[in-house]
Amino acid sequence: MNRPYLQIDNVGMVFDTAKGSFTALVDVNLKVARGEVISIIGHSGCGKSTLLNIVAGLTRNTSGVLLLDGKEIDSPGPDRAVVFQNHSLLPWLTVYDNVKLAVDKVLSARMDRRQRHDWTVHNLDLVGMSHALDKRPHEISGGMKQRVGIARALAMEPKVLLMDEPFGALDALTRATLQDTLMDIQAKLGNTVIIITHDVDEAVLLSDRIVMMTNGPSARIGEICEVALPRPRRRLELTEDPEYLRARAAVMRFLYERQRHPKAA
Ligand SMILES: Nc1ncnc2c1ncn2[C@@H]1O[C@H](COP(=O)(O)OP(=O)(O)OP(=O)(O)O)[C@@H](O)[C@H]1O
Repeated sequence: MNRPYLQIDNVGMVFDTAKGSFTALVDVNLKVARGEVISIIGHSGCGKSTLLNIVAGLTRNTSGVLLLDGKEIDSPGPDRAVVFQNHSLLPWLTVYDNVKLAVDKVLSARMDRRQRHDWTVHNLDLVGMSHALDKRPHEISGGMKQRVGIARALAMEPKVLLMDEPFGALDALTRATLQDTLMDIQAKLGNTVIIITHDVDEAVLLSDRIVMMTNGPSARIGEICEVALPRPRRRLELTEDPEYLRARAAVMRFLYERQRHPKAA
């Protein structure tokens, strides 16, 4: 890899709790190239969200350094947009205004009113939501709300798109459609994406590399699985692809043999 776009160097996280200090993460090292799609997988409570929040600048790591495009990460910024499992749309604003608000905040210096309007609609179009500009969040489905959340994140033109189980609350069919939408957009725009998932198939389908975390406390990166599948990837064609099956088995073995969850033991 040439100079990594995102570099996570010896990152650790110790929380102060009422019962004393709790070490969530130790020695996390990862280099992410521009345009790479990385998923993070691991058992519940291992520290996936903590790591993502550290990259987002929402949680301050207690040791180590993070660099994005050569600049240290020490606070949240529009260069790192986050999409959460449960949409975080403002209920009193329309679909259009939810995205426009972010566009106005981040791009006012660069775009005039007309351009910001066009950019808002363009990003909603990318996720297939330009037909519902005037709807409010309670009037659209869960999958549509996630689409709007993704449009809002993309519209900020982040250097890294951070996704914390973005499809976790959706039914299987909606989830599959959104995975396809994400892959199409990523192919078009070349986004750098870090996505947390509990779903092995989702991880293999979407990722260039799957980062597998050991169980907490003191979680670290256990293994990294490369997924050498050409893109575009079509889910039906992959079900019997040897590389797909190899990557899937590697992740399953890590999760259910080497890192069998303590509660399941
Ligand atoms: N603010 C905090 N204070 C104390 N402990 C915390 C804090 N945030 C997270 N933790 C602890 O750190 C560990 C990792 O939590 P985290 O939410 O990152 O795990 P996760 O892998 O994302 O879990 P899940 O898959 O269930 O969402 C957990 O033991 C959690 O209780």
